[in-house]
Amino acid sequence: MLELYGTTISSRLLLGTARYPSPAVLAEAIRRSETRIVTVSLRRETASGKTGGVFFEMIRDLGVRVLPNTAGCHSVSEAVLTAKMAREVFATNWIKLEVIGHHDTLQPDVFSLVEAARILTAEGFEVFPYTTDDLVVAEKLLEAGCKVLMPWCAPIGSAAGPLNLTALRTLRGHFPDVPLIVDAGIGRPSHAATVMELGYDAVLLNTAVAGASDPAAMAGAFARAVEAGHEAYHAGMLEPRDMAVPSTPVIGKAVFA
Ligand SMILES: CC(=O)[C@@H](O)[C@H](O)COP(=O)(O)O
Repeated sequence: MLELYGTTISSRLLLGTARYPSPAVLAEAIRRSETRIVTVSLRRETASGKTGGVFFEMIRDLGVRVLPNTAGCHSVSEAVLTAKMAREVFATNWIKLEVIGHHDTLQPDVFSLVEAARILTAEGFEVFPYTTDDLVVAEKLLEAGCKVLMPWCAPIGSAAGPLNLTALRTLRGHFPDVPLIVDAGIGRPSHAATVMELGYDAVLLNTAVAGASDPAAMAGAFARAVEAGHEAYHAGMLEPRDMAVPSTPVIGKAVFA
């Protein structure tokens, strides 16, 4: 079981809720993913006006936990204000903290991220920081009070999959007891399985499901991939080797009568 800020969660797949063709498709994708946590952007959803209330009701009816996010925020003050509004709207101290620093890559501004994380944890928030795969930044976020880290594996929406397995492995190695969730850039179930095979605790994804031809079916595929990667990690995988090793041991010589 996954434990996040003292809460036990039965699924290791977290799902974004943006860019689905319709609310009905989103609802079916959530069901098929078996996720227990969806992330919701307060700014984007309420910006759509009339549909905001209906959208939030639907999420509530599905019985999943909401992890509000600060998507679209570009400064510490914007992110902190958005987090406080989200706490009011969703009645949760959980916040997925995003402070975007770069227009083209949507790369987090890690300096502002650490500052915002420090402010929010001091105010009682339980912060899930969307960060890069940088080890030193990860250390600063932990010092700031974060108890979960969410490194990207590639830019948001790129579907590029894990671009730097070494960096992800390094984070896992340095923080064996911190829940690590890969957030952003996953494009295929095999990408999700790959990061889970590194020992990651969970993945959060949006575009790969929302943008699929059949989002609900893709959500189901991701659910199985995440579980497969997790089980494989704990089952003890073989290290690749250069030389062949016969898979069928041969004893003596065959005797032909
Ligand atoms: C939905 C969310 O909160 C993001 O962090 C992000 O959009 C996820 O990235 P992908 O869309 O690349 O999966």
